[in-house]
Amino acid sequence: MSNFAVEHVKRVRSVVQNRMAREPADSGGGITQSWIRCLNDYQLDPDSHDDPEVVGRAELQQRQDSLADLRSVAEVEMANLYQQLAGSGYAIMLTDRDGVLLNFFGDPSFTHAASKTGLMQGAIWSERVQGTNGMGTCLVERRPISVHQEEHYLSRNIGLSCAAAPIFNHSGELVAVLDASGESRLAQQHTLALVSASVQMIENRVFLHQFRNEYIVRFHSRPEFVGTLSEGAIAVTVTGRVVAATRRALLLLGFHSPAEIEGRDITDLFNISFSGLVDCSVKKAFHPVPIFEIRNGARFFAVSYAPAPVLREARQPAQAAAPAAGAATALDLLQFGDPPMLHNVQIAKRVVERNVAVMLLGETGTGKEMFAQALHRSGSRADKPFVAINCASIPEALIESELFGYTSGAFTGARKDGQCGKILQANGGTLFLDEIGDMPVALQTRLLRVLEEREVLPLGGDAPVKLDIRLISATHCDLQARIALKQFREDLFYRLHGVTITLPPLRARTDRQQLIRHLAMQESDGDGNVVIDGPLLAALDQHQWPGNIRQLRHLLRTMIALRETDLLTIADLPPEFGAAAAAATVATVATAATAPEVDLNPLENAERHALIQELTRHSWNISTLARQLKISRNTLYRKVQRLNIINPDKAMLH
Ligand SMILES: Nc1ncnc2c1ncn2[C@@H]1O[C@H](COP(=O)(O)OP(=O)(O)OP(=O)(O)O)[C@@H](O)[C@H]1O
Repeated sequence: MSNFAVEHVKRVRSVVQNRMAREPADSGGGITQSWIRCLNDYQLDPDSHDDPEVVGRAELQQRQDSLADLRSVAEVEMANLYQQLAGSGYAIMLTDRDGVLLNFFGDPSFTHAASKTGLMQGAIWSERVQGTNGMGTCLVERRPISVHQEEHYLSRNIGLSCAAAPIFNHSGELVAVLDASGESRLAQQHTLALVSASVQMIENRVFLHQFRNEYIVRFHSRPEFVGTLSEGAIAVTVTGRVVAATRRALLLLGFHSPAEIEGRDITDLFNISFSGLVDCSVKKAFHPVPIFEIRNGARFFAVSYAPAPVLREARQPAQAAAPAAGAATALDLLQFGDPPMLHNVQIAKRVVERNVAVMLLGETGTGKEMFAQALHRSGSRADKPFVAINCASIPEALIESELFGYTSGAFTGARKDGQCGKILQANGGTLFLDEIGDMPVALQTRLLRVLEEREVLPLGGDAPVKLDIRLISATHCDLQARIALKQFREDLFYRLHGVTITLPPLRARTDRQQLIRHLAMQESDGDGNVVIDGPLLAALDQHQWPGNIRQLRHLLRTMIALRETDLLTIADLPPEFGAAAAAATVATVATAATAPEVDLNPLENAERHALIQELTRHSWNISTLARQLKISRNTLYRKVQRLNIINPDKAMLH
């Protein structure tokens, strides 16, 4: 036995024998109790050199199969975690509830040493077999725990540092453990936080997958946190009865066990009917709506997502409109596991070959045009034209000729040989009408006629041309509100809304980190050498992204172009990013007309509200508004600062 091992064994025995004597240098408590269990209950020899216990191949397979759903979600997160810890010699592992190691994701520098210790698939890492260790002790303690080097019970494990966190299912049962182990001598707090965040992500995603056939209500006390790791999620039947809730949901609502919430009606929890919440969510394009919790009156912001019927049908063997193999790729590349995006892609795949008008909704930069292009490229029209027209950017007087074209001499100034309109340019292919909400009403009437008759008559022409187009339109404005104001034709609205797909804002996407890596890869021309380190990834992940994916892409492009080495870190962020991040958070709150971040009295709040409205009306031009209000620019600036008003555009990094 080496001196190290002799010392270790002595220490274990002495600590256990004098229970209350010196505590070992453990970081989170629980280590002494674990040593006591190992020596007294399991009667383990701290210097045991028995071979690690490993289950047979058939048993491993059966254990893996029984956690198939969880493992498929966990594998993505394990890969993420591994990348976050890359280079620090860690392996990422998943065990089942008995401590059997199901998945192993190893750093090459560590894999060999790891297998000698027994860190390999099939090995049993319960406390009873391996003594005090991250995975086994976590299973007993049912909480995140780190076990650092000499805190291990068996002397053969004292080279290891482990950080492990338990994974619970929605019924509160501990079903697995996620662990990062390595031979690092560094403290484990940071690793433990990363492992715990990954577990939270796994639990949330398993929940969303498991209850994909129910409505999901996602909520938080702050609107910008809906869709993030810290949100609560409740699965609800179509009649508004709670089927299950995440751990975070229980915590946010002050329940202690799933049984306290399951079976309740949503109206027992919040001051809104379920159908009311569903309607509001759709109307507000899935922006969180303010609601109050019944028991304590706490305010939350919530969104309700409808179940994904397509996913249900996708499991049927013969699919009517299965997209071609290559077709799936363009759409599939738009998402990396975010449930609403996955749902969107599934819907899109279903209509690829069907001539159904598609309406894309979503904030600016969420990828509406990209989605339209992917849809086009995925079908049999892929080699035909994709013609995009932005109805907001063409002068009103030109839209008609742009869209419908004209014949020679149709009007003064017309080109001699006439012009083929965009609609006809798209013939055989796809026409993408962006910002359709900005189309003048007269033209809407003409467009409607074209869509109904499926033929176009260019200006000045006498023979209509037969039309065969796939129509995709997009808008970020509330078309229902425009209909109410008679600014949008209701019949056209229904023509365009064959299928409506709502693209989530980037801040609500749960696959942000994968998307960030994907964009970084694209922006470095597929050069896999560019790596984003953990802290930078976390900073980008937590940013509010008012400009959505467009803003993210531009930021990465800049950072990659200016990089000094291939490892991108926080230091590569442009200086304005920090300020912008803070501003964006406040701006989101401000523009949502929710409470400002500073303490204001009701009068000041009213002044703030009025000022935001005026500033928006004047496109945030301080000089113009100051003139209008007959006060100096300085006075206006001071007001803006005192009332904590932030121009949302200033938070964007275009
Ligand atoms: N899923 C995605 N994967 C990779 N890049 C994306 C994705 N979605 C959008 N982008 C990128 O984000 C940027 C903005 O996308 P796009 O123009 O499609 O957004 P949009 O919603 O149509 O914006 P707007 O409403 O302002 O017209 C583009 O650079 C696009 O490449």
